[in-house]
Amino acid sequence: MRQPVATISLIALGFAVTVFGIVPRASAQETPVEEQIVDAFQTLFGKHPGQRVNHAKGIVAEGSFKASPDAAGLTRAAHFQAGTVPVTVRFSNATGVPNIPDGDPNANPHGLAVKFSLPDGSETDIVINSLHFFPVATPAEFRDLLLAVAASKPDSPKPTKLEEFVSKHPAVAKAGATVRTPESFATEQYFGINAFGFTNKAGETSFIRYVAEPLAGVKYLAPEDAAKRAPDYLSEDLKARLAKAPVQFRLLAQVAAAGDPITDATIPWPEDRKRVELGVLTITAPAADNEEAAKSLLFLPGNVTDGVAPSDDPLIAVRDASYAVSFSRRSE
Ligand code: HEM
Repeated sequence: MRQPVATISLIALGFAVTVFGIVPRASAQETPVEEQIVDAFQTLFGKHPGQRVNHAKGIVAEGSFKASPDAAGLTRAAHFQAGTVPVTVRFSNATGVPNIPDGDPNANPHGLAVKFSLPDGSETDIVINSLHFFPVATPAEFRDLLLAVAASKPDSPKPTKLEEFVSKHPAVAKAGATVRTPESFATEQYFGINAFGFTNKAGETSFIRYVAEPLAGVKYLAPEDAAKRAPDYLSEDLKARLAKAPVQFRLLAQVAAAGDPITDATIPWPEDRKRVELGVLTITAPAADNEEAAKSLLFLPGNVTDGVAPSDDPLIAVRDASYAVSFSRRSE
């Protein structure tokens, strides 16, 4: 059965419907949009000291990335040249609720953040999730969506602020319909959503979006099965898998064709666009101390290296800024 639009849109962003409440403060327009967004997350999910304001629950693991021979044709970035580099990854549930049950529909979309350690001692990140595309195109719209959710309670007069927002932004419901509860973090597909420019040694630039495909295959749970799973089944499953064998993903670059929208994250590129294999991510062991590792890690989509550059998609810079605000608040 189809879910009502409002529910789909909540799931799209992983909003826990039980924690709505506080009306945004009147001076919200005066603060930078990245802070307004972080405030809105905390309004929705409550304040949880030491935790991320979104994707609070997760599991950190270690591994490596082996570049494929085709990657260097697209980009001169160090981690995409022949060879293997160490990585630290973090799988996560959506929402700022640190103990959200993994089978809760609001735990979708799930996240995969990857930090590559480069030969020169620097690091570069990829931060991707299971939504196939984003519900809104601009940071201001994202703020407004969060505020619309915050202002819409079960007993709010109809149409609610959220219903009004969704009726004017059709990508919200469409994006929400792309996520399902995975059988495992290792059987989920993760999408970069925002476009990045890749420049190769010849100076040729193409725009790409990352996709991570699980070697174990894409497998989801029926909603009734998801509801019956143990609250931490995803991290328990990952640890059990890693005790037996590595967990692997193929990292791909979907390459834009001329005319494909680069700056609008609500518009997926056609399925038949060329996909170049960048390499294989091999995850071997959970972090020795998950809490400590998660606390010190800051993954930033704009933390790129030579050969990769953020596109003009306006979400990227505000993502960077809001992740930094969240990091600073969780480090207090
Ligand atoms: C304007 C759009 C967005 C905003 C404002 C936003 C905001 C945030 C914030 C504040 C955090 C917490 C960061 C921290 O404390 O370290 C976060 C985490 C995360 N976000 Fe976003 N986000 C946006 C879009 C996206 C998109 C498009 C994706 C995926 C393609 C994504 C994937 C993730 C993931 C995977 C994490 C967890 C990272 C980790 O494990 O440390 N976000 N987001």
